[in-house]
Amino acid sequence: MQRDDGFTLHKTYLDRDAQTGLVDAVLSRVGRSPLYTPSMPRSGKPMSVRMTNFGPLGWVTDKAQGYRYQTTHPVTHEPWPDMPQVLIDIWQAVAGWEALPQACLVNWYGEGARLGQHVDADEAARDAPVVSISLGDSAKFRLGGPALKDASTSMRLDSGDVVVLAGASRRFRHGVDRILPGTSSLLPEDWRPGRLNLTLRRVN
Ligand SMILES: O=C(O)CCC(=O)C(=O)O
Ligand SMILES: [Fe+2]
Repeated sequence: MQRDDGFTLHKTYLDRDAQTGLVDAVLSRVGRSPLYTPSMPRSGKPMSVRMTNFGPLGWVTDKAQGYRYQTTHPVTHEPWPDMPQVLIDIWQAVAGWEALPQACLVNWYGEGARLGQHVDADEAARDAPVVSISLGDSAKFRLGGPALKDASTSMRLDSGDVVVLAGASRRFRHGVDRILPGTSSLLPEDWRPGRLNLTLRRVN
């Protein structure tokens, strides 16, 4: 589905084998660069989504310093693992943007986790598309417009789907209302129920 505002949903962009290969690449890196619990700026309220990153830069947040990109993991202080090549291949196939992604945010949604409506706005490269890959349990994704008052539409993101926020939609509000536990058998059993989302971004 491609909309004239630059939003594209590529249904089942990755077949089952490609998804399995990507999960292996992701989980081996998560072993070295563990998920941490981010907290909101100022309030310090913990987020329900757990996170890590791959690539030269990673998006992090905490009470003291708020939203930002940095080169190291906030807990281990190690550099982020390299970005799996398959993610760069996906970017080159769907982003329509010559410069390569610099950050892959890994979001882990366990049962009950959600991500409130927001605009991705921490990148100096504000026109470069955002590419987002879903693995594991399905999610209810909500896409609004640029303003709070704009109507929003809910859509289901399934394992293997790839979303591109380009053009005007790059600055649209969006979030994850909930995951649908038990809708996928892709992830290893100790990762179920759950959803992994990989968000590729150009930062500067
Ligand atoms: O998990 C998703 O599908 C969306 C993630 C997202 O919007 C973000 O990380 O900024
Ligand atoms: Fe986002």
